[in-house]
Amino acid sequence: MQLYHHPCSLNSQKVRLALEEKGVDYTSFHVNPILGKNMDSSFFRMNTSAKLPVFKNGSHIIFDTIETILYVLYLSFTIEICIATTTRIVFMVLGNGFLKRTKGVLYYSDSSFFCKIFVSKTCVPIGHISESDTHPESRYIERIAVVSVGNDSFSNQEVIEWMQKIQQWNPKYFTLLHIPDKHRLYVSKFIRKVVIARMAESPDLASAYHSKLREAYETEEKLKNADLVKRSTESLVQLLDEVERKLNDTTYIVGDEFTMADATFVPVLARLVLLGLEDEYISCRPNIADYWGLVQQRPTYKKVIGKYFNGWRKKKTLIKTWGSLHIRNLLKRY
Ligand SMILES: N[C@@H](CCC(=O)N[C@@H](CS)C(=O)NCC(=O)O)C(=O)O
Repeated sequence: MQLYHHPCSLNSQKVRLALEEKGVDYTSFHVNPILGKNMDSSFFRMNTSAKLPVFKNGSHIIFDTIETILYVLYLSFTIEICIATTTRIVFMVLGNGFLKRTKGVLYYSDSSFFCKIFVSKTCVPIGHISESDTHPESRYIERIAVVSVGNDSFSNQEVIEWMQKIQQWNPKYFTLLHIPDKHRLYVSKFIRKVVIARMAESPDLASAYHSKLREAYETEEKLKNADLVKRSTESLVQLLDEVERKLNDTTYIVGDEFTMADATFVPVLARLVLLGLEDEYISCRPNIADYWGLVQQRPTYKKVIGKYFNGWRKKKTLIKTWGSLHIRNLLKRY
């Protein structure tokens, strides 16, 4: 499985948090949208919206953030395995883990356990494995049955409703509005040049590249529309207030366990901090402020976001991207 993403992309952070929380193994490919790497024809041909993230499992490609997270939930579930040894039958109920198929052989793994499960069929839908899927030649696996689908089971409607509610807030205009005009216009101009250069290289993709050019001009126009910008801020405030009220009764958004609703929400808070808006939006909401302190302790947060944006690392990440952008611009390497 491959994930095309970037640490700066808020939607990428959501999907990566989900993958890391669920311990799903994947190959990571960085595609830096600030350098216009999402316009490279190799990526653009697969995804003409050029948006991140893109999740690929064989021929199955998912472009939508929520759909990807639901798919991640589908991949992680609890299985019950009965292993027969020569002396005794060991009965195990394994926690959230991950099933991976390689050439018809199914592997189960989580951080503490790894085993090979032989299956007879070439394609057993993950989540629907039954005893009959055990390979007759398997000497070790006596019985395999799916016990449940994840801890915060993907049928948990409340989690899904929160994910959708959080996803409704589009960070694009809000973020651009908080970047100084000079920097924003510099990046925007650079991206337009990248699109034109890629269009010349791949004329068969010209109409899709044209759409991206149009989108870039429209974005600049929309940023002049005070009403749109105001609405984006209002919907953020509404979302934060709603989460603040919810956290009166629970540690995390849905109950006392970290769920995919949290994986969707944490990057929103990280974005506010990155933009230097912590006091205005987080610190003034006591429940969210505590929650923010708590989620930053999670190893998955540190891996996906903290590693790039905590303290001095934020400067390092931004200088690296900004430096590459300047060099490419100076050398006219679009
Ligand atoms: N359809 C995607 C949209 C994701 C999205 O807007 N991604 C942003 C980054 S967070 C992006 O890639 N922007 C680059 C561009 O529009 O060219 C979803 O809802 O999951």
